[in-house]
Amino acid sequence: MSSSSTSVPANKRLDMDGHNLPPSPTPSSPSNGKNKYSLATELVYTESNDQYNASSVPIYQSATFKGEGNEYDYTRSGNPTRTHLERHLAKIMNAHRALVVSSGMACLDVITRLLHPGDEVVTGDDLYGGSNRLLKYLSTHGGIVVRHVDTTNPDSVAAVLSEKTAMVLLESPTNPLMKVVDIPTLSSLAHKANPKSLVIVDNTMLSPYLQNPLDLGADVVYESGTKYLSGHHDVMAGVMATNSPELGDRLYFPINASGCGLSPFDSWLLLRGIKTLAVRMEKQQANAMAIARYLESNGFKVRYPGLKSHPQYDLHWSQARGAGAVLAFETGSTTISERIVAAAKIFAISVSFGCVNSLISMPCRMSHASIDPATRKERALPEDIIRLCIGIEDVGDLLDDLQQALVRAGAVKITPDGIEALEVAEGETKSTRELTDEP
Ligand SMILES: Cc1ncc(COP(=O)(O)O)c(C=O)c1O
Ligand SMILES: N[C@@H](CCSC[C@H](N)C(=O)O)C(=O)O
Repeated sequence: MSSSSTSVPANKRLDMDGHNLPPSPTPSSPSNGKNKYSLATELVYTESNDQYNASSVPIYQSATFKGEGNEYDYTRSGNPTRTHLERHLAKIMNAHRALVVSSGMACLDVITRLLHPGDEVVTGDDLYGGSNRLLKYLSTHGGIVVRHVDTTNPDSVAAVLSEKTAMVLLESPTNPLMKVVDIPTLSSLAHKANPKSLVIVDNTMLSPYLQNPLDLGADVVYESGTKYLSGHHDVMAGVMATNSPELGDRLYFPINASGCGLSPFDSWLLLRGIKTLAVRMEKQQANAMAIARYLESNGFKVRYPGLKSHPQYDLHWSQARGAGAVLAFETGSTTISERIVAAAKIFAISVSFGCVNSLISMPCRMSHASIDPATRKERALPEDIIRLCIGIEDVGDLLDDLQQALVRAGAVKITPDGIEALEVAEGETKSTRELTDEP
C-alpha cells in the first residue's frame, strides 16, 4: 500500500469531480465516460488503483497515519477504507456525500445534533422503537418538542407544522405497521412551513436498491446498515447521505468530534455486503410476496405494500421500486401469536431484518418493547402483531414451516381446501389444542 508520509502525496490525483483522492484505494466511480451504470452494476463495480491491484478494497487497520497535513492523520477523523465505502454509497444513494457510522441509531444521534433546544420535530405515530426512545430522551432532557402524528395523512402533518418545525422525521414503510407516507408531499409541506426545516427519511425498510428519498424531496436519508446493506447480521452500521455540501459538513462534525465513525473492518464488511444487495433483495422480496399472498389468502390481515389490499399501494409504487421483505400480520390473540412464533423452526425468533435468514418476532415484546404499553395502545400498535422478515431460503420450505406453525398454534382450521384463519376475540385462544410435536 502507498505511504503518505510527505505533505504532498506522491501519487496525488484528482477524481472526476476535481477532488483530491487518497492514494489508495481510489473512490468507486465508473471510468467509461458514462455518469452511472444501472444500480445492480454500481453495487458491485468499484474502481481501485491499489498498488497491488487488490480486487477487494484493503482494510486500513490503522489508528494513525504518519506525517503532517495529509488527507488522513487519525481514523476517528477519516480512514481510507471508510472513505471508499462512503464514496461508493454516495453513488448508490444518489447523493453528494455519504457518511458511515457505528449503527443506525448513531445516524439518528448525529442527525439530531443539528437541533437546538426549543426546536420542534414532527414524526410518525408508528416508528422504530429505538428511534422513539431517542426522541423521547431528547424531549425529556434536550428541550426538543416532538410531535407524533399519523404521517400517512398529509393534513395531520400540515396541522402541526410551523416555523418552529426544525425537522420532519419519516419512515416509509414504517416499522412495524408498514404504513406508507407520501415523501414528496410531506417534504414540500415541511419546506413551505419552514424553508430551513430538514426532512429526514429513515430508509431502512427498503434500502437504496428500492427507494431513494433524496430524489423524492428529503434533505437527509439514513438507514441501519445492520439490515439489508450488510445482509448477514454480522455487522452493526449506519449510513447517512445528503445532497447539500453544507449539511454534509455539519453531519461530519459530530462524527469526528464524538468518534462514532465506522471502523475500518466494519467498513470493509459493509462494502462486501453491498455487492450482493441486488440479488439478496430480489430473492427476499419474491419470497415475501409469496408468503404475504399465502397468509392473506388464508384469511389473515396482512400488512405488506406488495399486496393490492395495502391502503397506500399506489402511493408506495409511485415512490419505490419494490415492496421489500418485511411484512406483519395479526392473529387476533397474543397467545396464538406467541404460539406461532414458538412453533416456527426455520424462522428464527430474532429482532432485526434484512438478513439472508428468515426471522419472526412479536414487535411489542421485542423491537418495540421500549415504547410503553399505554403509548403502544394510544398509537394502535396491536399487541398480537407478528413481524416476518423474509430471507433467501427456498420459499416452499418457508411456506411449509409457517403452515406447520399456524396449525400447531391452533391459529387455523383445516378445511377440505387447505387452512383458514380462525376468528377469535383477544383473551381467548383459538383452540384448546396444546402445542405438540405432531401437527
Ligand atoms: C427502521 C429502523 N431504523 C433504525 C434502526 C436502528 O439501526 P441499528 O440497530 O443499526 O442501530 C432500526 C433497527 O435497529 C430500524 O428498524
Ligand atoms: N434491544 C434492542 C432491540 C433492537 S430492535 C432491532 C431492529 N430495529 C428491529 O426492528 O427489529 C434495543 O433496545 O434497541
